[in-house]
Amino acid sequence: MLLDPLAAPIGHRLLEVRDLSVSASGRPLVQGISFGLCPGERVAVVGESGSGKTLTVSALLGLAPSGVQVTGSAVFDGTEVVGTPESRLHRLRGRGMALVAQDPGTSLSPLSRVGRQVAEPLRAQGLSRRAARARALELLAEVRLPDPAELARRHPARLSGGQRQRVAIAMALGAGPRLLVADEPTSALDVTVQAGVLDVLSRSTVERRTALLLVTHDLAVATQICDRVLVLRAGRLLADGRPAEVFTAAAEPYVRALVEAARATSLVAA
Ligand SMILES: Nc1ncnc2c1ncn2[C@@H]1O[C@H](COP(=O)(O)OP(=O)(O)OP(=O)(O)O)[C@@H](O)[C@H]1O
Repeated sequence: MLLDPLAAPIGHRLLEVRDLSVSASGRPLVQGISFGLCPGERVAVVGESGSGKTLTVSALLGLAPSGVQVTGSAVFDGTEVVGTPESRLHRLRGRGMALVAQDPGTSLSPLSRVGRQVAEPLRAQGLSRRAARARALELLAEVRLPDPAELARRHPARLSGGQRQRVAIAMALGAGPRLLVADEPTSALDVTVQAGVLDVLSRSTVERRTALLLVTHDLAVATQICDRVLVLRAGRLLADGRPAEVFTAAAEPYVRALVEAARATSLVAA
């Protein structure tokens, strides 16, 4: 477990989710999910398509789509997210919790140069123009982008998908969040660049002791990167434990089916 005993007194939870439910027009989509997350902890959220992974993480970020109702509680670092107005949540995001979305296009503007986009939130934190620019180049190097100074001058359209996602990770990390939520951060990318981006995400969060909530279809990734895994089925939390324990031969049929599907996919890929 990647917990820092000094930073995290026993029992201290960075995020405490209790009885979180999401519904649309009275139809339950996520039902009564409860779990906690400690500082620096790395938790994967897995489950078949439509099981409620995205709705769960967006609800606890206060980013649930309009038209759905969220009930229950998600307390981040002492602040209740559910029912809290956007104006207050805005302050929680960035330095508190940051999101790396599936498609980096949603976090990057096509109109502005990469370096400027990474530097902008740093300026908002009070860094001078020169310091923000220097820090932006450091961040681009941290996510292992080659020649950060040259790349910073480009517009996002002149980057590959993998490079764009690395920039989105650099932007999310720049604010120094205590929790990074990544929703299928590599599913829009070519298979050959997925591992590199996940490696960057994993290493950067370990080095900074940033907690990670990672939505993934890939059970191997969940096992390699995370301390814990939450399994969702039809909007309910079915299992919560260490990957090795959750994905055992003795797992209940739904989890076994997920494991078998993952094995079949890796055989096809191999
Ligand atoms: N805005 C919405 N309004 C109504 N129903 C929704 C909305 N968003 C999602 N749903 C439904 O809620 C359920 C859970 O969706 P969610 O996107 O959380 O699944 P998921 O596990 O992330 O799936 P995937 O792996 O395919 O991304 C699905 O049945 C979906 O159709």
